[in-house]
Amino acid sequence: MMNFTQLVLASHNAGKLKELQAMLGESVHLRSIGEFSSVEPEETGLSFVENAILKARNASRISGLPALADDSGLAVDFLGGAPGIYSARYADGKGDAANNAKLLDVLKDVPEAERGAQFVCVLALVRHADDPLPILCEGLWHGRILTQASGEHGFGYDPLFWVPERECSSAELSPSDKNLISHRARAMDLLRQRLGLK
Ligand SMILES: O=c1nc[nH]c2c1ncn2[C@H]1C[C@H](O)[C@@H](COP(=O)(O)OP(=O)(O)OP(=O)(O)O)O1
Ligand SMILES: [Mg+2]
Repeated sequence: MMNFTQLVLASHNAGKLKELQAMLGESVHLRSIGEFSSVEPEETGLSFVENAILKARNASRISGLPALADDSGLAVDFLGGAPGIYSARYADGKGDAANNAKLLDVLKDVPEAERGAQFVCVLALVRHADDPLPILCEGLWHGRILTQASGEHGFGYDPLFWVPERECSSAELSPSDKNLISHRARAMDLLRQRLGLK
């Protein structure tokens, strides 16, 4: 079985690094790609899988280490799955607050019953930059889009995401609770199984 004590995380998102490191525990040290380069690769894929593989290969090439990438986003039913892979770029790169404001505005007349959404996370692990067999794991988290932001934890769209099983927004969950039930937690669970880490 593969044994990774050091992995580079192909992400410039500090929220992801924190969550993924907490899920992996101390046996694996996740190093940020930011230690090696500040240049972000263009996410040219049309799916989470393609973008996750592209980011993992790029990070492995730059660092010389095995690389883990997380491509994730929010798929809103009423919008046919948008913003999806474009979640980070929804408001043209103006950041989380602008993305959230745009989503609230687009959905402002949509009734509660039609506000279903899922967070999606695809993790891709490559042993080296040209690895022909990346490990891919997917996690989904079903919820609803709120009509106003609520909560201070997490990052991205967390303040807008209602978690039915906890009756609060995902930004109102403690970080450790979010890490038990999120899309990222589900994908990481599968990855840990694949790597024989549990
Ligand atoms: O748990 C989450 N809670 C709230 N929002 C989330 C979550 N997970 C993904 N998201 C949002 C943030 C961003 O708008 C997009 C990910 O975009 P995505 O390209 O995968 O990540 P990113 O550009 O922030 O960092 P990077 O590509 O360097 O890993 O979905
Ligand atoms: Mg990105």
